[in-house]
Amino acid sequence: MNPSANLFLIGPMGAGKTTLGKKLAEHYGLQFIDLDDEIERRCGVSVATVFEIEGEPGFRQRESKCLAEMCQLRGIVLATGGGSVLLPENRAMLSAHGFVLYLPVTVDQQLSRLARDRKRPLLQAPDRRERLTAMATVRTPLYEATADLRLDADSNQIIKVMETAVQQLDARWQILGQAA
Ligand SMILES: Nc1ncnc2c1ncn2[C@@H]1O[C@H](COP(=O)(O)OP(=O)(O)OP(=O)(O)O)[C@@H](O)[C@H]1O
Ligand SMILES: O=C(O)C1=C[C@@H](O)[C@@H](O)[C@H](O)C1
Ligand SMILES: [Mg+2]
Repeated sequence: MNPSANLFLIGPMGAGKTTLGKKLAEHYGLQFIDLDDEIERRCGVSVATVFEIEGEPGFRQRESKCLAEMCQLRGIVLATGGGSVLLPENRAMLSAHGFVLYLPVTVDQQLSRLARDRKRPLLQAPDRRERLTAMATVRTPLYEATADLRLDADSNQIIKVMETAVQQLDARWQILGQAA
């Protein structure tokens, strides 16, 4: 793999961006970075604490600044946050600096995968299904518009999703001239 290529994973909470991103980085010999972890490292507190203190607008500002810095790097697989596509400037950055892979997920899959999650602030709602559905209505068109490739691998087995991702990336990423 071309060591200067960047792969950006986008998609909703629980889509598997972090899980698959780590595996893809290892497979292609690239560096894995998780945007949420990077924000936490810089702030010295959790994403949830940033939301508590600064609200969602404060978090979005930090997220955008951190994303801009990550876009200056080369040879990375970046698992973005679920809301990273909300700001138009973020969508432009993603498109300009790497190949954007969208991992779709159904609300039912999210509910089951994140059933035990207590740390994602936007999931702390009385009705999680309603919250996730409302988020999907706003965000799905943004994921679709930003993606270079939508990963169609509707499996609950990560190993199968990984196989499909590599097949589809090997076909498409090279055509776009970013892979060796
Ligand atoms: N294809 C899959 N099938 C079954 N479980 C999965 C799959 N992908 C991820 N998971 C599980 O779902 C949970 C959430 O996955 P992960 O943290 O990778 O999602 P994410 O897209 O990074 O979410 P966030 O945007 O909140 O960071 C994890 O427990 C992970 O093991
Ligand atoms: O979907 C979202 O808006 C979020 C997803 C997480 O990755 C974090 O970035 C944060 O919890 C917000
Ligand atoms: Mg993640």
